[in-house]
Amino acid sequence: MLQITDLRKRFGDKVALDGVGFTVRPGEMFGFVGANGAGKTTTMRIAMGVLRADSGSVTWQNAPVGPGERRRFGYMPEERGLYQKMRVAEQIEYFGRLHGLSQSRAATATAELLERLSLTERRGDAVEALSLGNQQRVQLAVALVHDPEVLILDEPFSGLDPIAVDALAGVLQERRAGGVPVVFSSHQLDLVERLCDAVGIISAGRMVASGAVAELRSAGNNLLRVVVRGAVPGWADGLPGTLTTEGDASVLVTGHRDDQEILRRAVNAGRLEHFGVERPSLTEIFKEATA
Ligand SMILES: Nc1ncnc2c1ncn2[C@@H]1O[C@H](COP(=O)(O)OP(=O)(O)OP(=O)(O)O)[C@@H](O)[C@H]1O
Repeated sequence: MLQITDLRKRFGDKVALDGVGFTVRPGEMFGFVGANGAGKTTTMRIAMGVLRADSGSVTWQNAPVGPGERRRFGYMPEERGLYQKMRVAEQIEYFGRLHGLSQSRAATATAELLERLSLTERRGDAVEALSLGNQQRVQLAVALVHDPEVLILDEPFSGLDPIAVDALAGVLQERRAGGVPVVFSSHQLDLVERLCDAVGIISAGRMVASGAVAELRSAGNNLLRVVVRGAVPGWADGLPGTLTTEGDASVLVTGHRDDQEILRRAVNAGRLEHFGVERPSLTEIFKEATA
């Protein structure tokens, strides 16, 4: 189990982390979410030894994580770390060798990853000639080439098209199925909800919620969702919640208790298409936890 406990970190007067902790079990995919500047990258850098915490600990299999353990971790840093002029296959092999693989194992692992990530045809191209999405695939291959015991990925999905998202997600799911704990940060909450077993929500350097996605959803306040087509303008004036427009439908999502009044108003406003209580989405839980 990867265990991060009570991390604290200041940069001058700025408190970046104020007691951050979470655990990720083997075979668990953990989504680390939070607003810009909340402390995700700082936490991951500390876990990978790129930064030192002022206090707190990072353990793997109950032992403190040091340089030896980190060599067996796979890491995708926020700043990305590829040599732009180096060719794709050469680069992945190089990082494999850095992590202690023999030349032949590095070559075999590289060929497999190139195939798996649909990069075989680009194997001889310089990284700088690749699109952002393909560079990100190479970055993932670099993080995976030594068959890591733990994966820590800083925004691996940012800027990717849906096909590339699926390709990366598929590879991460395979590693998870092989018993690897996977931690990744993301602002794409729908993706986190879809992929992750557990999430941690960080706000201003503190964990404000964490746990299994299903548990967080069932612990949250249920919301009433009302969809009215062709609704007269202003039909929901004065009602709490959020009102959005989807095509010609007006959608109200509210935690308001007086559902009879809302029902009356919705029926009078237009064609009532949906009226039901739903569990909050991860986005709604996030908004509430970080408000
Ligand atoms: N080297 C540094 N020097 C000074 N302040 C820093 C440094 N690194 C991070 N910080 C500050 O620490 C806080 C946490 O930053 P961090 O990069 O960890 O956030 P984040 O959650 O990863 O944000 P984002 O979603 O924007 O990537 C921010 O206020 C940031 O400005």
